[in-house]
Amino acid sequence: TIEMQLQPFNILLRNTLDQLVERDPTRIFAEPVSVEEAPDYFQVIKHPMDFSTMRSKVTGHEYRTIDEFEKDFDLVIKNCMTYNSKDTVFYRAAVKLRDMGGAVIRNAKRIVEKIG
Ligand SMILES: CC(=O)c1c[nH]c2ccccc12
Repeated sequence: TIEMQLQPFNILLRNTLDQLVERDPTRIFAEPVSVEEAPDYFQVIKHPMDFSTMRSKVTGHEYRTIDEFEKDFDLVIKNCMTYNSKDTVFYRAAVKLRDMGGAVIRNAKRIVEKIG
């Protein structure tokens, strides 16, 4: 059934997400930014995204392609580099995660192409 084919893909996405989460040891990107932490956050950031939301979307089969998954990862990074100024720990963590996470996603794409 189509469900069977989707299952291995979802396991790959979950594993890829686990690798991205490992590269955020201070868990800056683990949960949604709350309005208590940053009262103006939702005036600045129109499409919030975080790793817990991505995990729910994987579980809910909301990613049909790895590009859709990568788009949310890019959103996590872009939001952080938009809201936080360059000289902050948060901004620098986003730059680091972008560079390290990029390799994780490129590898996942190679595997998806292989399974195909
Ligand atoms: C990822 C990110 O931008 C943040 C993660 N935690 C925060 C707390 C206040 C403002 C921003 C953030």
